[in-house]
Amino acid sequence: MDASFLLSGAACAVLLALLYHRFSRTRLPYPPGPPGKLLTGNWHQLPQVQPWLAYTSWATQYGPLVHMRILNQHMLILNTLPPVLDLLDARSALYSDRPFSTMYHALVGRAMAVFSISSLHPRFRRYRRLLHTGLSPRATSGYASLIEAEARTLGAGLRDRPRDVAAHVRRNAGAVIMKLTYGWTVQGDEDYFVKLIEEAFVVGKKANAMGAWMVDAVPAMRHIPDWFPGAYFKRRAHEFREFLSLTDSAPFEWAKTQLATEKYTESFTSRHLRPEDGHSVDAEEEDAIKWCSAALYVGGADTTVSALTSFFYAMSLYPDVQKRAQAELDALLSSEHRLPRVADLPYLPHTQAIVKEVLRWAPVAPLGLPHCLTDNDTYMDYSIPKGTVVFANIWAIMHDPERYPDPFRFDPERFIPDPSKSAISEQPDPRKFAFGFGRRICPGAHFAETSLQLNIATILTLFDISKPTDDEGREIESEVEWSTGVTTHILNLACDVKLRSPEAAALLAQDD
Ligand code: HEM
Repeated sequence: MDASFLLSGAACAVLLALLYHRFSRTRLPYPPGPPGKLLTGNWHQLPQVQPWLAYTSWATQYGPLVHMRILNQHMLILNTLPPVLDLLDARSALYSDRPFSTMYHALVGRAMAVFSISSLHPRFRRYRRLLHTGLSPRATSGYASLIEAEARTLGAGLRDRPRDVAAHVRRNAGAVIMKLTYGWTVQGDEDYFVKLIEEAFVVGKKANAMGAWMVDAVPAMRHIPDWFPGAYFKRRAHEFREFLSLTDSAPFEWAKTQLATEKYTESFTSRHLRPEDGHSVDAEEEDAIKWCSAALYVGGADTTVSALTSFFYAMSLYPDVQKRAQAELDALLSSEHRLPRVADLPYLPHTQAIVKEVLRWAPVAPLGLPHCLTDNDTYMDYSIPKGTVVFANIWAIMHDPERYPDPFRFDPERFIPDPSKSAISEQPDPRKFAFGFGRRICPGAHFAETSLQLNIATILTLFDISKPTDDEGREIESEVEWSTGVTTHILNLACDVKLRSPEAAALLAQDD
């Protein structure tokens, strides 16, 4: 058997699947979408760069539901809020699975990972329980001092190397998550575990890249022996599997060793391995804790980096917004000569509104994560078959001018309650959409919000952020570029960050 034989086998399998779909008696049509090719469907039309923008513009042609077919895989994009709420929230029992990839789940062994586990698997509920307990508002309040200490370190970094904003933000996100998850203190920019996990991120992306592996289109190929010509994917799968299982285990084993020495820092891992109710943790529970711990860095690091980077950019564009938030911070803190604390956050409505507006203006995960149907469904006289991969276009929802007038303007005031207006005219809270939907909704939302608010409050207490200037002090206008991926980032952030005053410098110096 050689590679060309495998390819023809693959093409036959796709064709058979297509014929089955075409001639099976589907009572209702699929939702509208761009016309595709016979064999490959809409493969050639999949937008490669910032797909959320293309999907938003397709909505004007095809409506709020856009259907596509990639080989034999149905895909549905939900471009407006009503179908997202009707399907992903209201029918979440049906819409909370994840797409299955033979390469990633079966061959690389990631079927039990939190992000990819099937919603029908008994472990799914266990994971959700562990994550909710470990990241709940109560648990988050237990991490207040960790978030505050890392915000001060971020401030000191910005003071010492103000040009390296992106590096400081990345360091902060990694350090907070590693401490929260394992009690591990990140050491410098070349931290061993952070590097290992970042590499795992890259490997995971390769292994799970949609359409990259023929075995995903023809699952039977998984049974061909490793030594067969064309079975390169199987050898890669072994390498990926080994590396990813090492990266899951290494920091977890370190945390367990610390726990045994009794000299450990409280963390998500330690709290679950030593539960409050004193029950003994069996091997099955320990394995679930390990998978949940491994998910926190994946879920929490890149997302926080994206939001904080967008915050710096927004502040450089909107100095008035910055001044209003600083006035509020000064009124609360300057008489006490201190930096903000987590306990202050409820008294900082402008900081809270900035976080909401960052999540709306520059959605961190513009298409969220793919959901998948566990059974056939019908909606608005359309058929949505079992196994369809469904994306909510969060970017389109956040930029819908009907809900958010002047959507491209960064305007946190839209979330400051106005007593002169009725509650009906209020703009919806973007936190309801930024963190996903249904049974898969982000379990780290509360922690993320707390850490973002505290970081932003600390930064605005200490610094003024403005557009970068040239040697003669003239502002430089620059176009930002956004990355394409599950999370999106500004790739070329440029801004000036300056200490606001000698008092601000003194606040940081207290810790030096
Ligand atoms: C601004 C910050 C964040 C944003 C915007 C965000 C957004 C999201 C989104 C859109 C999803 C997919 C939900 C769905 O499938 O419908 C998700 C899932 C998830 N997030 Fe977050 N997230 C953030 C921070 C965090 C943090 C700090 C953590 C952990 C400490 C975390 C852990 C997770 C986990 C474990 C999942 C997977 C849930 C599952 O598949 O069942 N996230 N997040």
